[in-house]
Amino acid sequence: MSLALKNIVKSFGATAVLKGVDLEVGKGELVALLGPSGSGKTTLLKIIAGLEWPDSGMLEVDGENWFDLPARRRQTGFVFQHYALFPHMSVRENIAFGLRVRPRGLRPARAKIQARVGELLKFLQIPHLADRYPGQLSGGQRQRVALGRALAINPKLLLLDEPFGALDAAIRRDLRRWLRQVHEATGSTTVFVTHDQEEAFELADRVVVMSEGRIEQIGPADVIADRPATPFVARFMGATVSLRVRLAGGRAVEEDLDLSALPPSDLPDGPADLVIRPEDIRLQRAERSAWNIRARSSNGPRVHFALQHRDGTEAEAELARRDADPTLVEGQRVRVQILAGAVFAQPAAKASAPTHSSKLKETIQ
Ligand SMILES: Nc1ncnc2c1ncn2[C@@H]1O[C@H](COP(=O)(O)OP(=O)(O)OP(=O)(O)O)[C@@H](O)[C@H]1O
Repeated sequence: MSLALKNIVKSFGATAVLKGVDLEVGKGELVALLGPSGSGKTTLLKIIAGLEWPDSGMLEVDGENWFDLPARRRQTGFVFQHYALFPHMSVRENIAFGLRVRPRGLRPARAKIQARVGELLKFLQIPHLADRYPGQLSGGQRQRVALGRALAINPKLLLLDEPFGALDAAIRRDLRRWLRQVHEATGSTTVFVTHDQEEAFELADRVVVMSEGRIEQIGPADVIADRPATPFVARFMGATVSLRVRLAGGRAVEEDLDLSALPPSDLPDGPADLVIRPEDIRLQRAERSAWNIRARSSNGPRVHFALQHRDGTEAEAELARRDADPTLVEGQRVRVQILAGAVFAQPAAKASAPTHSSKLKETIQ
C-alpha cells in the first residue's frame, strides 16, 4: 500500500509539534524519519498508527481516508521502543497476540494462528525461543520477537519507532541488516523513526529529515549527504562550521579564505552562508594570514583545530593524525582552504549582517 499525509498539523496545548507535514510513501518503500529529539517524529508515526489524532490534515492509504478508521482497523504493525513484550506470555503467545485480539470476523481460527506463528518463528530465525518468556531473552532477541508480533497480522504498513534504540552498536548493526532482509522478503511498506543517521542511511530507501515539526528534506541518503537542502540538514549531517561569504558571478568569495575548490553556485550574487564539515578544511602555515590556531587537541586518530579569525569569527578543522602537520600548533597563523561545503543564500532579514571581512573593514576604518 501507499500512503499520503497532507498538511498534518498537531499541537499539544500551546506547543505546536507538527506544523504542516506533507509526505508520500510508495508501496513497498522503506522510509526513515530522521531528526533530533523533539522534532515530532514519534507523533507523526503515532498519527499514522491511529494512536494520536492531528488537529487538521489528511491521511490517505491507497486513496482511502484513514482518519475515518480506528487504530485496530488500520492493519498496521508497530514496534515502539517502550512498547514492551508481555512478560507473562511466551514468545509464541506474544507473536500470536495481535491475531488473537483482532475484531471478530477478522480473527483467524486457532489452527491458522498457530500455523502463522510457526511460519514467523522460522522466518525470524527464532524457533528455538518459542517457549521462552521475554525475561529469558537478550535485547536483540526481544526486538526480533517484537517485530514478529508486529508482522503477525500481515500488516499493510509497518511502523517502527527507534526499534533498536536501547541496544548496543554491534547488535544494532546485525539487526539492521536482518531488518532490511525481512523488509525485502515481506515487501511491506515501512516507516521507521530514528535519530541515528547511520541507521537511517543504511536501511532506508528514502530519508525524511525533520526539525521542529517540519520536513526539511526528503531524499535518498546520498542526495541528503551531498546536496543538503537547508542549513539545518547540512549541520545535522555534520557540517558544524558556518561562515559568512559573498557570492559574486556564481563563485563564493571571501578575502581570507581559499574557496577556489568549491563548485560554482547558481544562487544570486550577495551575502551567503557557507556550511562546512570540519574534515573539509585544510590548513597551511601562512604567517600573514588573518586566521590562527586557537587550540589543537587530539582524540586518538583525529586531530582537531579550533581556529579564530582576527575579527573573532571561529571555525574548526579536523584532520586524520597522519595528515596533520606537526608544526601546526597553537598560535600558528594558517591559510584556510575549504575543500567542500554547501552554500545557502542568507534569508532577507539576515542579508544585511556583515560578512567577517566587512566586519574587519569596519574595524580597520
Ligand atoms: N502526549 C504529549 N503531551 C504533550 N506533549 C507531547 C506529547 N507527546 C509529545 N509531546 C511533545 O511533542 C514534541 C515532539 O515529540 P515527539 O516524541 O514526536 O518527538 P521525536 O522527534 O519523536 O523525539 P524523540 O526522538 O525524543 O522521541 C516534544 O516537544 C514532546 O515533548
